[in-house]
Amino acid sequence: MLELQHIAVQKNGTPILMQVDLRIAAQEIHSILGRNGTGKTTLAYSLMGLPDYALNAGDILWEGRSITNLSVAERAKLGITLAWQEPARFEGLSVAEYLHLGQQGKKAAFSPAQCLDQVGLDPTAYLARTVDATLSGGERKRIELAAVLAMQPRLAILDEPDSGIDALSLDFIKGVIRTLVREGASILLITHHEEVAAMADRASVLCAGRILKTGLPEEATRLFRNHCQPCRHVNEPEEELIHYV
Ligand SMILES: Nc1ncnc2c1ncn2[C@@H]1O[C@H](COP(=O)(O)OP(=O)(O)OP(=O)(O)O)[C@@H](O)[C@H]1O
Repeated sequence: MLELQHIAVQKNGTPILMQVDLRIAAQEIHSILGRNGTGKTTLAYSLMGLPDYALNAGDILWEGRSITNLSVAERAKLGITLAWQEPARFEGLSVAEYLHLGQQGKKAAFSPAQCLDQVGLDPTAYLARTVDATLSGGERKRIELAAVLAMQPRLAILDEPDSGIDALSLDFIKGVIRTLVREGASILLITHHEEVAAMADRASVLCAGRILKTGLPEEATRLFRNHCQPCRHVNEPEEELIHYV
């Protein structure tokens, strides 16, 4: 479905991602583990095609065809969706309007009310609310995830969908991820929660913009726990780990 071939991204001349190779199959959940500043969000933005995150090298293939030069809108048309950290761009819309936005021209599987239900927000209380600062951080995160569900993506890039979400509500996040997969989506899941990462079919560990390992989630988590978390040289991968993949 998706293949990253040796991609590299630089910012102000500094390499942020280096020789990243990644394959995500149809309906696969692939989680990305990495300490702060390893390049996870950069990977997400490059994949979505944000203009400031163009590749310096490598290629992104979607169903075997290069999408490296496609715009965000063109990638969105293919079914690639990014859950933005903050739905700031939609300030002022009602939650109902915001959830409808991604459904235009589509035969949607879930209504906006059903999407809110799935993230644990009561539609009668939230559909008429405005997307603005009166929503709490956790509510905004959930509404963002509801918007991803409403869009029926083929690839959902979820950048820390669980940040700022309390432990009880994590079940809603996990439920939405399962629903997305059941409806046919593949998921790139960036998370710091081991419990959420464990849902993945495969996981990759990122350090200083390189993939140290891709494997089963328990293998990747073990490497992350044993080598990355205690590492004193944050974002300086040990030479032997670089060849661990
Ligand atoms: N526009 C930019 N200019 C310069 N450096 C940048 C820019 N964007 C990102 N970086 C740097 O690239 C590195 C990777 O950033 P990124 O946001 O991708 O990390 P991350 O793994 O998502 O981190 P976190 O877990 O903290 O969200 C960081 O060192 C960051 O400071």
